[in-house]
Amino acid sequence: MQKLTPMMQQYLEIKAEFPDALLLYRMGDFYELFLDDAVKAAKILDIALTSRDKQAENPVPMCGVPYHAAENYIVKLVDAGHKVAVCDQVEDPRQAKGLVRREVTRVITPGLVVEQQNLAAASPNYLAAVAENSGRQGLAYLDISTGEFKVVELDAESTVFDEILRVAPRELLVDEHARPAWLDQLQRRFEVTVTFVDSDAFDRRRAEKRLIEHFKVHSLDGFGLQNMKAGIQAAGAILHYARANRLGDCSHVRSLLPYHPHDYMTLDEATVRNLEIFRSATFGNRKGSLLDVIDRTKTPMGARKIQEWLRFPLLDLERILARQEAVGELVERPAVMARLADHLSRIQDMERILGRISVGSAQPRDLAALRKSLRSLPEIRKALAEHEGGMLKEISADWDDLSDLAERIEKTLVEDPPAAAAGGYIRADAHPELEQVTRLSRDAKGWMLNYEARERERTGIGSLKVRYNKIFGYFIEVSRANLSLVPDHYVRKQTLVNAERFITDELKTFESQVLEADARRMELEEAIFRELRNWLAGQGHRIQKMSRKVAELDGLHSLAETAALNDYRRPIVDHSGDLSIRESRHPVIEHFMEDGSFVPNDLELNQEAQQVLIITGPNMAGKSTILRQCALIVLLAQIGSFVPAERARIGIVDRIFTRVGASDDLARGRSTFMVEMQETANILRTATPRSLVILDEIGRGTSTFDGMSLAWAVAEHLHNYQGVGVKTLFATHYHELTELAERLPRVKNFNVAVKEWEDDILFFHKLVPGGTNRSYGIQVARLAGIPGEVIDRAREILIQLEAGKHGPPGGVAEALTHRRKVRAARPKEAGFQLSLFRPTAEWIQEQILALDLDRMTPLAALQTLYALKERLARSEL
Ligand SMILES: Nc1ncnc2c1ncn2[C@@H]1O[C@H](COP(=O)(O)OP(=O)(O)OP(=O)(O)O)[C@@H](O)[C@H]1O
Repeated sequence: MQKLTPMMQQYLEIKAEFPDALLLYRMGDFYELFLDDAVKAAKILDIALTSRDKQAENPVPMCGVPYHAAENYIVKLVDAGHKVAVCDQVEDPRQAKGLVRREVTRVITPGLVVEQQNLAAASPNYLAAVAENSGRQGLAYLDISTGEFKVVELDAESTVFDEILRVAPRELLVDEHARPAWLDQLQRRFEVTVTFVDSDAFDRRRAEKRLIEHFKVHSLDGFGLQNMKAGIQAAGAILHYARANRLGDCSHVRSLLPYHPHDYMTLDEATVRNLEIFRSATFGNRKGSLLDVIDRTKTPMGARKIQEWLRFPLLDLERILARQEAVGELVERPAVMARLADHLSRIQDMERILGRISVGSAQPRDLAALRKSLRSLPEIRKALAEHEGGMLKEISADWDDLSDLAERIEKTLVEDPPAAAAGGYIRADAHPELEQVTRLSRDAKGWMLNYEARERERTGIGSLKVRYNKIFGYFIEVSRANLSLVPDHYVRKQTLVNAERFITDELKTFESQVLEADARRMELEEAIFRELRNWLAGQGHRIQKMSRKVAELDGLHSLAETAALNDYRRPIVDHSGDLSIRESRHPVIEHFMEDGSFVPNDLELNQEAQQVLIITGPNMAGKSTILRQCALIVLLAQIGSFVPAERARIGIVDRIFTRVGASDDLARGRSTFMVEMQETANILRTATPRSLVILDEIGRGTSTFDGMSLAWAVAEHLHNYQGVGVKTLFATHYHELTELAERLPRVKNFNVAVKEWEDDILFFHKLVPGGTNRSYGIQVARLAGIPGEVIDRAREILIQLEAGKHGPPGGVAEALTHRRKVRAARPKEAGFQLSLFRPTAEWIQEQILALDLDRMTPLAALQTLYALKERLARSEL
């Protein structure tokens, strides 16, 4: 320690307090990092790693970033999963005796960011914590950027795991002495920073006390937190962590909202993924997802609200109807909708600006954005005045224009403020002294021009310039050619290649006046700004209330706009166990198709007669589409949205389960079939009679007979489930499953219609009653571009297999004989398989007349007509 400079000693002392953070240490205009921190940061930030005291035996690695651009670098470090502690100079270096005092002023962790650059505007940024108490699992989560703070208690580890996946926090706090068994699995599922926290932070009594103090209440009962011991522990740990990381008093965190898992539809991770609610498998991002279709919000608050609604679909009929009603009112008033759209789109992220105001990091531009947003509030109030009832009325009740806030910002801040470091963001007339010093600064320019003109005239040097830079302050620059004309009282300061720089006494006197005025101006501006920010923080509850109203309104508006643009209808939602949809479309796929070319379908499910639908049909017919479309419509209905259907009646569903497609999960050590079976097991264990189960081709990950037997048993189980059964849509290529309809009363067969023609198949995408017994896999493979010889060979093998199955049992020899017989029977010129007979012209005309062109996509209709016409021409030959 002896050899260390006082500065390094100070650094190490501060660093010791934050061993797990990268410490940014302010020195002059830079934040410096030293030692290991420097090595790590230089790599992440791609900046030069240098060293301090290069001559020393062990030079100290260091790197630095300019303080005015620090936020951008902090974003990168936090995004790389690091905690960053910012250590500032807390006294004026000019007044410091000896070493400047420094302190950590804020710590930024992935779950505790409030700066805009770190946050995805449309998503929440949660810091979560889990705790356990007498078998109960508590999960609390806080979005410090908005002040949203929630808590839930669950009774099993597996459900807390699912709830964490639903909430998708950016950072999770875990008691360092109570590491949950599922932690590794969780980290493999999604990107979350896990932070181990001292057990003391989770101590129940201290956690309760901390919450009581923070909310300034006598007890937590008023929040409805009675008996939520584990939940209180988790919430208390979050507050502890926020405080330990110097997040100020967080006055915008005003309440802790408990909820019950049974208040919302359960959506497990597989279902969220399979239904492509937030991201599509095709694009790997939001494009092509349900969210992308229905999120027409204009503000970041609204965008987060829609996401929340999708993550937590409702089970409460009244709340669903309230949202529906508001959506309906807006749909009926397009003019109001247009006005709202206009005013909403001028509103910026008030909620997060308030977050930054409350933790003291809001900048002048934040307040200017707030002012701009506030100007829309009276306009929105006027647009809403036309609404009589429901949620819109609720939103407009006790509406606050916040005009006193707008006015005060207006009077204080210039219209378009520059970045804070530059100064000049406070209106000069906001304060008498400021006006005075600003005039002095402003006059400096005039003085300089004046002085320049005077000196040019006096010296006869026409190109003489008066300039300013940070190192020398004000100086006179004279080009080399004119040096002979420079008067004696000019003092030489610097020699350049083509010029020399001088100062004069007059210039220096002027400079010190200007600098003083500038320093005073900055000081005054900062003080006035801080006062405004603190005053706004004191009005935080009002800003927060209005932000939340705007978020709800924007969410409802978005649903209404989606409904109006895409021709959605209001579904009847009730407590019946029925699901009846007419002329329904897939909300996402219809967007990727030409207008009107998506074929609508009807679907009926109920508890009494038609509970398990076995849906067969060729590949590519549209089975998966119907399944997902049905689930998405239920989901939309339960967030209060209108739905893509002519008519719909939807009995509230408590969970949607899906088992769709085949994907393996090698990273997590699970094969395709294992994933399939685990997801199926989850359904069979946790479905209730009020659930909706979507099964797309289960059993296909293993051998045919094993798969078929499993599929059969699963369908039977769901039909007989708890004596009443579960509503299930089951798409399969195991045609044998259609026999179930003969054995079980509430199983019905449906298929997606196609027409076969010659060797081709035409898709109608229409769901019709009855089963099928063919998959047309080989034809679809040909459409997909499998080479002709492989297709021919596949056909031969198919015949061989069919012969083996239906003809004489046994070996290859018999099968080959059978194939030869089939080949011999085939007319030479005809197509294969489907063309064993030669159709007459009458037969073809009959086919054309039988076509229901209205119900076909234009492409399918054209293809069919074209094929028939060809055929007709040939048969007439
Ligand atoms: N109702 C419809 N209207 C128009 N096109 C549709 C319709 N349904 C499906 N399609 C089109 O058909 C394609 C295939 O649909 P889907 O994947 O649902 O078929 P599938 O029967 O499940 O096939 P497979 O058995 O091969 O999985 C879709 O990508 C879509 O382009």
